[in-house]
Amino acid sequence: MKGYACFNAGSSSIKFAVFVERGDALALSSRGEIDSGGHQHRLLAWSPQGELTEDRPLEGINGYADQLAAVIAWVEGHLAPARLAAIGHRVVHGGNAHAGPALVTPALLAELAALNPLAPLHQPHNLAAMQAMAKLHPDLPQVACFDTAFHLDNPRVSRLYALPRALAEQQVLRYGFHGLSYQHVANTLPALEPRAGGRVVAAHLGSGASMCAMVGGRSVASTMGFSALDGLPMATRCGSIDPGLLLYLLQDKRMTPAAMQRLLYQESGLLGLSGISGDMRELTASQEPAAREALDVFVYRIGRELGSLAAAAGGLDVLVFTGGIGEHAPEIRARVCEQAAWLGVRLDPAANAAGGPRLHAADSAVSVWVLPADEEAVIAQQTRAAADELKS
Ligand SMILES: Nc1ncnc2c1ncn2[C@@H]1O[C@H](COP(=O)(O)OP(=O)(O)O)[C@@H](O)[C@H]1O
Ligand SMILES: CC(=O)OP(=O)(O)O
Ligand SMILES: [Mg+2]
Repeated sequence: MKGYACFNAGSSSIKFAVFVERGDALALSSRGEIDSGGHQHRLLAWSPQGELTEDRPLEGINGYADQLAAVIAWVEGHLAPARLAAIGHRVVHGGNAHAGPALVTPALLAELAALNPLAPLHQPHNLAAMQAMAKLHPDLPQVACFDTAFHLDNPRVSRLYALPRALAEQQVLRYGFHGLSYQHVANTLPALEPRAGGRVVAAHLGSGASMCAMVGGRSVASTMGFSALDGLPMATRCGSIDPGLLLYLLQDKRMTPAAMQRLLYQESGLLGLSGISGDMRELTASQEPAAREALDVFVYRIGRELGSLAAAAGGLDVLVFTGGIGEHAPEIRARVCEQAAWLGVRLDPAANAAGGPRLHAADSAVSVWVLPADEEAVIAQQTRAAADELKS
């Protein structure tokens, strides 16, 4: 039986999953993550039914390479009776060259490393996982599955910045991210929602947060741009800000580029606004005025972007929430929907409190759903397809 290991290194977590081939289909065998909150790293794993099967403190973890080694050891110990056929990785930035998954080669690794500065919280980790697996299993195919691929055929007007044309020719364009998550929404929504092929806005609200407008199941616009800093405020990232502000910080405040990178990627967003935490669980539990204000800004920005994306899609038929916050924070969903009443959104409060998946009231003009994010399922599908193509 063929097994596929999937790695998803995000900004705040390493998630992983093992899928096995059952006839033509791929079945989840287990999924897990390294939880780095609290004082100690823990390795958590769940069965396909969602039962916790492992919750082990990890001793002596010093940095990302050690976390990765623990995940790899766990996956290798839990594959049987399946045999590893290929390994799939989420790669946040694929640049302009990759509209679909790609086999990992030394040349691809070099090409992707050149994009590290565009996604400093993600890309180096994604590449480290590929390099570690290549050392352990030099003969196994590895497949890079790109967040950017889903958005690559966005209309050109949506991709262009109003900068001198020469910069666009040097790949300074909007890319958009969280594409594996949006692909999963596009794959699963049609089974639930008759208007899935219409004008859909999906909000992936996790540590990194973005929104995507789709028409006919394809991305037409998204809130992230050249980098994963743009758009919504996130756990620790600022989201959209005035570029004039960056000039002011550089010139008048004499901020160094390294300090600015730290400010924008690691010290801003919900953490910067609240001064307490970037974690939504802590903020929704807090009565501190700064925590409440951080949530106010988060909800307000989602509402503004929803209007903008509905404009890009020509209207709104369906709104989807996904990602850690989208799935588990009913207060945020309710506030976003309240603010979107002008678009015809009406939430069913009981359904929202119960976690959906259908959230809209009977008289809502817009259908509203909550769907579990499953980037790993898309990685597994893309990895099997790319590995099969290699053999044929
Ligand atoms: N029960 C919950 N209530 C509110 N927020 C939650 C809950 N569970 C998880 N979250 C939030 O989800 C976010 C992490 O989302 P996730 O999609 O797992 O992150 P990543 O971007 O690292 O993949 C954190 O802000 C976390 O606080
Ligand atoms: C692109 C991005 O922000 O990813 P994540 O949400 O996993 O940090
Ligand atoms: Mg994520």
